[in-house]
Amino acid sequence: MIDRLAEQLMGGPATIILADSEAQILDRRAGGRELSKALDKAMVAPGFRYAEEYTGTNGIGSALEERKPFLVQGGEHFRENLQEFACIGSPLMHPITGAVEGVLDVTCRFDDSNVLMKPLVLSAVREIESRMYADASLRERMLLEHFLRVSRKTTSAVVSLNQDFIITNTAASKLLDPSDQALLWDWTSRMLAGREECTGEVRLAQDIVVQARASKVGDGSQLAGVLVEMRVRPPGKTTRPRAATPAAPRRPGRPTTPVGDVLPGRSVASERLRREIDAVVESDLPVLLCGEPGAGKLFVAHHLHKRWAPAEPCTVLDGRVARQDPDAWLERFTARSTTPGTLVLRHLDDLPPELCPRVLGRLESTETGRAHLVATAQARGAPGPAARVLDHFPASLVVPPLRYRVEDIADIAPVIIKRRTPRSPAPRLQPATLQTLTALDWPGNIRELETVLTSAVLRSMGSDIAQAHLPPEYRSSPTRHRLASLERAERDTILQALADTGGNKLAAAERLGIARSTLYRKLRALGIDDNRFSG
Ligand SMILES: Nc1ncnc2c1ncn2[C@@H]1O[C@H](COP(=O)(O)OP(=O)(O)OP(=O)(O)O)[C@@H](O)[C@H]1O
Repeated sequence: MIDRLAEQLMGGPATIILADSEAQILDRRAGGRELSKALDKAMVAPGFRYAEEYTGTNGIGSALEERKPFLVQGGEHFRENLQEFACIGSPLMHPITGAVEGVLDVTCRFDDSNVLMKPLVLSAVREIESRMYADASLRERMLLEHFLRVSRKTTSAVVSLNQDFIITNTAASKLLDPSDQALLWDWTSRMLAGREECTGEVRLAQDIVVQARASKVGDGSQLAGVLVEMRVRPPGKTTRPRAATPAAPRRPGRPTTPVGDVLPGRSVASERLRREIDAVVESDLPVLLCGEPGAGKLFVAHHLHKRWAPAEPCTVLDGRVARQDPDAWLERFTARSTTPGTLVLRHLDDLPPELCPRVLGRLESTETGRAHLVATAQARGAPGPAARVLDHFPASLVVPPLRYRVEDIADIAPVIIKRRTPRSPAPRLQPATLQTLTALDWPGNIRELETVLTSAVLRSMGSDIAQAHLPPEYRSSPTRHRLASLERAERDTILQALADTGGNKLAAAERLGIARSTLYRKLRALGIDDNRFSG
């Protein structure tokens, strides 16, 4: 299309300019030699940015800002060196999502401008947008059609989304923050596994709780995405008890409560953990925190300390280093357990076996007991000397792995980023970056996330963190290299049902509430080798 327009203008007094959604010029075509030289001199050339905030009124930046065609002639340009030109820019809108994808602009010398410039640009933009619609994938069109059908009939907030794009009606756009696309996608992925529809409550980034009904959109053989209808929960109405602790900071980069005073995380798993922590704080019992390496056990231990005795000292003794000098370790343990404050026995499952009976003896002694006691371990573990020590901790909490609560990344990442940039305004994660991070498995849990974000903060040099700032191995688009998370959740649910029924497909289909033929179709679609299973 651009080629054709350039051909029409070839040899004439006008040039055609294509810019991206950030007002950066990508291409400039046609126009005579003299005009090209003048434009080069004025730096109206590929690579230069014409955002209104930097360049003032101009055809490209102002069209983007206003989201409509914008004509700027001669002295109307803010920058003096542009005043010899006339230009008209029109935004190129994605015909499905409504997002501005770029700007098409026609520029000429002010003396050469004429009334035909506007219709020329508008008809070219119309044609480009209709090509964009034709090129939009079947998935996108299915989502759009479904979205239009539903939003015509309801006053609710309606959003149609998949991992790559999102369409909202006005009511939904008022509720949603950019980070909510990843959150909603993840929520629907979990809730819709093995089902066509679900309802539930979702806490959005702006700390608004909505009652949501989600359904899959697709044509049976391929999933296009999901459609979610939302209504703000009326005040005072709740279907799930809220955590007694204050709400976690919801908006990336804009915590509403001081960092560290609350346990960040909007997932159901984190909400459950906060409730369990409330009970432990209340009971005052020695507590064992279990979980995978890097899941955040020590972080939770510090949180417990802040809840119990913030004015007293918190001491961490690591069972892994006890081997170096067992007597000194035991001495510190005895001294700290008999004074007020919190004593955290980290990696207690790694305590040297020979030290276990002595530690147990001290734990059982009546002299200890002044300090609040917390231990961390991967699990209660196999019988052995360390297991007996762990048994001394009657309360236990499991800190869930990050892969079971990836939506928490929207809350945890700002805490980590702020820690890395204490003296400057903390950069935010761009929505696409958040989406990429929430699609990963995180075998190293929050510690791994911390390493990735630390390197991204350095690369971004103060600007918001884009996908390109992530280490290369974390940048890959989830849709290209991995099963979409909805499909992954569906796959896990099906495999679990097959495992529970000893591989019997008929029984698994019954358990999932779907027809056996549907199960066969899903097994094929999800790439599960159905010969492994009987029935
Ligand atoms: N909820 C959280 N918000 C922000 N940072 C966190 C959170 N949880 C953990 N971290 C950070 O992640 C890193 C790993 O957490 P932590 O040391 O608590 O893990 P752990 O489960 O005790 O690990 P390990 O058992 O391997 O020692 C730490 O730097 C910690 O500060």
